[in-house]
Amino acid sequence: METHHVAEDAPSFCIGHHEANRSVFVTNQVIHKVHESNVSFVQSFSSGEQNVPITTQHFHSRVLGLLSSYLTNLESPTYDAIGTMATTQNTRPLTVPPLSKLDSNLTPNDATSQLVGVISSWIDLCSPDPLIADLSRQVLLLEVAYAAFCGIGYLLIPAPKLHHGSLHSEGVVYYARAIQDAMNLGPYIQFHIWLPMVDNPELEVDTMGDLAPLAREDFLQPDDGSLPKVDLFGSWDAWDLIRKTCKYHTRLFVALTMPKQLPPLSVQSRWHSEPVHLLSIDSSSFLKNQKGYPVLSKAHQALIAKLMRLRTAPWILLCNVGPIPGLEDPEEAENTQMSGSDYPSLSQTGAANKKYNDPTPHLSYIRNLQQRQPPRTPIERFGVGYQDYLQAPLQPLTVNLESITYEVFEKDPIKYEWYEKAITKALRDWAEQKKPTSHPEGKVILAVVGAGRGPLVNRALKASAEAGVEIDLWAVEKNQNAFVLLQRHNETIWDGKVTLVQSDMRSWKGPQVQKQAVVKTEELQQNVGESLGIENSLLYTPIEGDNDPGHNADFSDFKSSELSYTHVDIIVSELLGSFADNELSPECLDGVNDLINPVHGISIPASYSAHLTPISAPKLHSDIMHQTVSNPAAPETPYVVMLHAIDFLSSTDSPVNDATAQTAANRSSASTTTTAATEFPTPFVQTAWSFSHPNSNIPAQPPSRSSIPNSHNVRQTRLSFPAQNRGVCHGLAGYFETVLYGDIELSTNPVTMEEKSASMISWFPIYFPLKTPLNVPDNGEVVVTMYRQTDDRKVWYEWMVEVFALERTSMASKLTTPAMSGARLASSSVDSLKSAPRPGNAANRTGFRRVRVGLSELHSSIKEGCLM
Ligand SMILES: C[S@@+](CC[C@H](N)C(=O)[O-])C[C@H]1O[C@@H](n2cnc3c(N)ncnc32)[C@H](O)[C@@H]1O
Repeated sequence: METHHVAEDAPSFCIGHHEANRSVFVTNQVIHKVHESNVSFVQSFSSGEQNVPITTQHFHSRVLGLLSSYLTNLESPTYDAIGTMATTQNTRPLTVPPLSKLDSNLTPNDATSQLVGVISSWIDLCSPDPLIADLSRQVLLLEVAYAAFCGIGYLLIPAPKLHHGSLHSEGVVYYARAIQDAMNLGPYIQFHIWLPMVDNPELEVDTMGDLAPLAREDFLQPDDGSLPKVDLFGSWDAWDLIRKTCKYHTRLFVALTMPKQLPPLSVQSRWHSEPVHLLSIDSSSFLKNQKGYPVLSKAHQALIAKLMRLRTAPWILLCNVGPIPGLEDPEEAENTQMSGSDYPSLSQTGAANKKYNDPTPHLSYIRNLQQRQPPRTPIERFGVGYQDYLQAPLQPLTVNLESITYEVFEKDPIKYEWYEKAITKALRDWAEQKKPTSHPEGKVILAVVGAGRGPLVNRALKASAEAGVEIDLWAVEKNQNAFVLLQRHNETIWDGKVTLVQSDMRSWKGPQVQKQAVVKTEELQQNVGESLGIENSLLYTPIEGDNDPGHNADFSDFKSSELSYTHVDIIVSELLGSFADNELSPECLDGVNDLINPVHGISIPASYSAHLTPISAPKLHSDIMHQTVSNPAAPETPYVVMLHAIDFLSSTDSPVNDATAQTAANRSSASTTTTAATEFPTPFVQTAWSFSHPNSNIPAQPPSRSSIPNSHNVRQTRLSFPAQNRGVCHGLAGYFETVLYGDIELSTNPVTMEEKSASMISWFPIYFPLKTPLNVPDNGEVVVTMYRQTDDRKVWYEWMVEVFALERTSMASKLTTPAMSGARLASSSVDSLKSAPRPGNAANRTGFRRVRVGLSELHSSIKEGCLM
């Protein structure tokens, strides 16, 4: 495979060539010519006079002849006395003899591994006639076995035939069963099911020599006269059945055909979540620009751009775009060629047309498209290699993080900026509102709790300078290794201005100030009638090694009685996980709650919330299934993962049959692009729960206990998600939002992240898997029940998913599609939260009855719970 020069960090394209009527054998020389032509791989083709294997026209004729003489001597199938046609008489097998020399042109050579073999398209594995289905299965297995013997690495298998008279999709299961057998026969082959994006019966035409029309009438159902319709998710449905039958096999992929008219974005986004490893584009899918050059529409370009950014970008297969120069006619090889970068822009086209005679304009266009791919964004660059890669969440409370982990956080271009803004604003407000402080000299006491290597300490110092408000800065960190760096920074960067405390924040007793001064300040405070809330009873003598109060806090100068504890005015922390509270921010901040100035004290962040939505994530499901073999807890573990090849099952956009979306999605490259043409549907993400700090509702510690019980941090939620289109729920995607201060917020929620904290990279989403995926019907409803649980020693999550179908009753015809009414709500604002659909809403609507069609088990991450 070769790659071509592309803009730095832009995805590179691997392009192949498929010619239905190629008339040469694929040899080493042919492969060489192909590479000279800027093409990365070619395909063998199985039909046509001299085409390259897997099998030849001779084989095809032999099978047809065999079938024909067999059928001539066969009695019409009949029902037996019990009323079945599945009898020995009716299903007497016809055996295809092994391949002979004339049946295949494929010979193993050095070129074989670079070929993509194509299985005969004239077979019909889905035929309702068991004779045809079995004959097709035998042909498939003979071809796969020979391809495997020759060392072919990739096979393309024509799509299952979905329409047989009035029967629709009935035989896909036979097809799936045969693929399973084939995969066992070719253990080193990657199998690609060559599928259209939608099920369009008009495009499923039989050609001369196909086995499908030879199915015996007796096995077909009488035509009911109804016209078959386009089913937007019909092709995906067939794929879902095939890959499920093959147990999400890691060698089973999709080869997707891009039609001239792209389907709605909801269908495109579904395919984007599937393992599309080949993208075939027929010459008929190209438009012509004003100068007659083949080009793709904006919508096609947008879809290609998205697919090319997947962890495994698909290869592009150009179909029927004319021969490769020199391949069919060696003299053509001398013709002038244009490289991808020479491909003309619209304005250059006229001149170029005269100057060049481009023998491969489609290929040149695709190479040009490759050149025009935008470079990867900072997030994409940061996430290279992490897309759809499952990671166990961090446990910074129980495990000391490594320096490299902090270094990764610190690369975030947004998070620290936003914290600095929030601290600056809070300090300015404090000064403007003339709020009294907890410090004897009127400084604002600010503590960074969980300071790590100190980036928020830096920002707090900058914010103080920016706001012109003096602070007394404390930094608390329990990681003894990170603490060494804090000490070093205090000496070399912070000029000893920070008082460092090496302690778990939950056992920290608070900042200390000189008592002498306290008295003065108390007097000062009395003038404005405010209390500092300093308790003299908390006077403290520091124990050596207990903490590091910084070099300008030299206790030897004071008697212990001269220092006294005071409150923190602003407590700054960053203890958030991908699902907000999963790294135990609530429990840690509860531990410092009493240290916060009870009148004016604030916490940055002020609050945070967990958000979720059901998703289809076949790759993640497959990975977890394979991990389960060695780790039974794998399907009950929440994972941190940069979600990419996923599809949101519940979205806030229009239904798939929205004609406007479809028109916009198929604009030619000459038209202006619209959001609808390039963006996938917006997910419907809902809020599970929230936490805020300081928390005035923490129960008092019972005298019999050494710590407060944690039951106030338990949460539960039950959320209903309307699902517009059928699909499979593999699990839940989780996000968070946090209000740092005022209107300064961070978000990983895909609905609000652009507006609140675009380009933030510190957090990937969280994924809660389902052990067994659940099928969701069209206009269905997914209901999620989730808990945050605790036993006072650890915290874990429990989740369960139910799927409902909405069944029409007699009243229903007068009503609109029920699921859509809820789907238009956004999730971020409090207002939308109040009006978000509650479970049962759709069911309660007159005219519809909710029928439960799927139920997951109750999953629990207790074994992987976070220790408090
Ligand atoms: C996610 S890191 C953030 C570090 C740093 N503030 C930053 O933004 O880069 C959380 C830090 O909090 C510390 N931490 C977690 N729980 C703590 C606790 N109970 N007491 C003190 N430090 C804690 C961890 O060791 C870690 O350094």
